Amino acid sequence: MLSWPPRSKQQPPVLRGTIPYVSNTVQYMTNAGAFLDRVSNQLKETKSNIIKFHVGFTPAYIVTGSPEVLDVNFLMLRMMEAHWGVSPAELGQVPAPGTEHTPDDQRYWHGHDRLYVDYLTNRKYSDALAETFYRLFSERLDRQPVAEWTTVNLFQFLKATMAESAVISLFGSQIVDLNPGIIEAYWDFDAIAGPLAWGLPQLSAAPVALAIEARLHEMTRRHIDSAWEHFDWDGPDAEATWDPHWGSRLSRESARWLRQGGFSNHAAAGHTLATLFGLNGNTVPITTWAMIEAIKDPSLFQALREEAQSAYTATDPKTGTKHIDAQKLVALPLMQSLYVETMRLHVSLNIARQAKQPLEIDGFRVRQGALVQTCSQVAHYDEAVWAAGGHPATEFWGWRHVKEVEVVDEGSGETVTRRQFAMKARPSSFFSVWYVFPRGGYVMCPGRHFAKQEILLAVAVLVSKFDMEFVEWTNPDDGSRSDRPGLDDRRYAAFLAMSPDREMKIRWRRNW
Ligand code: HEM
Repeated sequence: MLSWPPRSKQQPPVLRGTIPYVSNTVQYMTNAGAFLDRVSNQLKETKSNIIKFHVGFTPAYIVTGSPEVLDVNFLMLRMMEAHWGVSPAELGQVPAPGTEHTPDDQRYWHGHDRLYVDYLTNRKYSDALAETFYRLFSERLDRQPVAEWTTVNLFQFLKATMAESAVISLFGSQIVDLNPGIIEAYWDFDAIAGPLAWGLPQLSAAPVALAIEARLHEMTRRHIDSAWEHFDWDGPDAEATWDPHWGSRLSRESARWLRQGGFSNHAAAGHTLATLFGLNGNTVPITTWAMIEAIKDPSLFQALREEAQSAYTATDPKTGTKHIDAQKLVALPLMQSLYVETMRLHVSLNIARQAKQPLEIDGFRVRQGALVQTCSQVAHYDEAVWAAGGHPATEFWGWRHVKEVEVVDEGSGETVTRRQFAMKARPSSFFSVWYVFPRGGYVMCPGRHFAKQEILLAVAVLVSKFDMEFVEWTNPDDGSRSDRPGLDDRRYAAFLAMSPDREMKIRWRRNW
């Protein structure tokens, strides 16, 4: 943990590298997984909570803890330049009325934060998004034949169907109708989005990466232009929870906010592009890993099915549609345990902040302007914290966060054993590591309520509708048989949830 009273130490342990300034920067950019392994090992070796390295010539630190004097805006400003495509003129424009006295580096967030709080985190809108997602995803599953075994590539299937359902829920159906191939274009972008945000020379110079980003940006621009042209702001959909042009209220209000703030349609399209990354980059790989674990373990699959079925409420007699109570679902013990356990093992985030003033962390001096990061991977694999019931922290165990408790049954008055969700430890860093900042707002992921519903709704409907059997692991590039199971794709390490690096081929049969 951090200790704030100054100690005599001046410089923390430095991450070893063969060529000063070069080796660590290059590995950080090109192989963050291996980089993080070295960081973890050296933190353990030196028994330190902080380690220093350089990104180019900028000093950077990885810490464990929660300093409160770090600038949260710098990452978003970098995103605005790298992904939104905001021009220098837009970055230097006049503040909106009422925000004239806001410090320069903070004024873009006036109003922007509120959009997320009001239209994404807010229960009414996160529930609306989840409901639309569930309907669209179920419709896509219903295109699979009933009572017939077929073979599918699990990750490929979920990348296509979950992403399309989530994109239409958040941005409307027009974005997909206007842009054939947008979902594939998104996944191409997903693979390079993290490194591109850092704008490091090797990658930003790579024409392929830039072309991938430009293609997706063109598509989101087509959507923004069309929605502005066709949407009736005085019509009944202006405050609707969903419409085909903008989709959700969040997307509509973001467009309005950006236009009122003087941002171009190009920048607004970049904002959509960045949000697509937040929307799909974590939820789809996490759902895939959860399903991989369930398919590998038929007893877990069956237990999840039983829990999921308890959340189904009614069947529409006319359409046969089964309704599910999403709030009940996300509170079920095994479902929650599966969710936490999957996130614990596969989310790898380095949350980065910039020191606004000289800092003292764990007795070491950190200069103003340095990058300070904390990585979820180190915290989430800590044996002392997470190991339980003979299951080491490195292993998936679906029941890790479930305990059996004895309660008196209200009906019979008898003592019965019930399952209860009990987190093995505090998951410090799934949705953010550092919570409250000087600007007074939360920087915790505003999509977290929707994300949990989306992931668990997807798992619930999959285990309820289908019987599934593992066939084989394959190499995603050519479909050939893999000689090993899927592992975390370390190209995503430090940026978001890590995808499986192998495809799981399964047989499945839809039952309803
Ligand atoms: C398992 C799923 C998800 C995980 C692990 C996750 C993680 C995170 C984290 C760690 C941050 C904060 C980064 C920081 O502090 O600098 C963040 C921010 C954000 N996330 Fe998520 N997220 C998930 C799903 C979603 C979903 C479904 C959405 C829906 C649109 C979303 C939208 C956003 C947005 C808009 C931000 C930026 C917030 C800001 O500007 O303050 N996320 N996410």
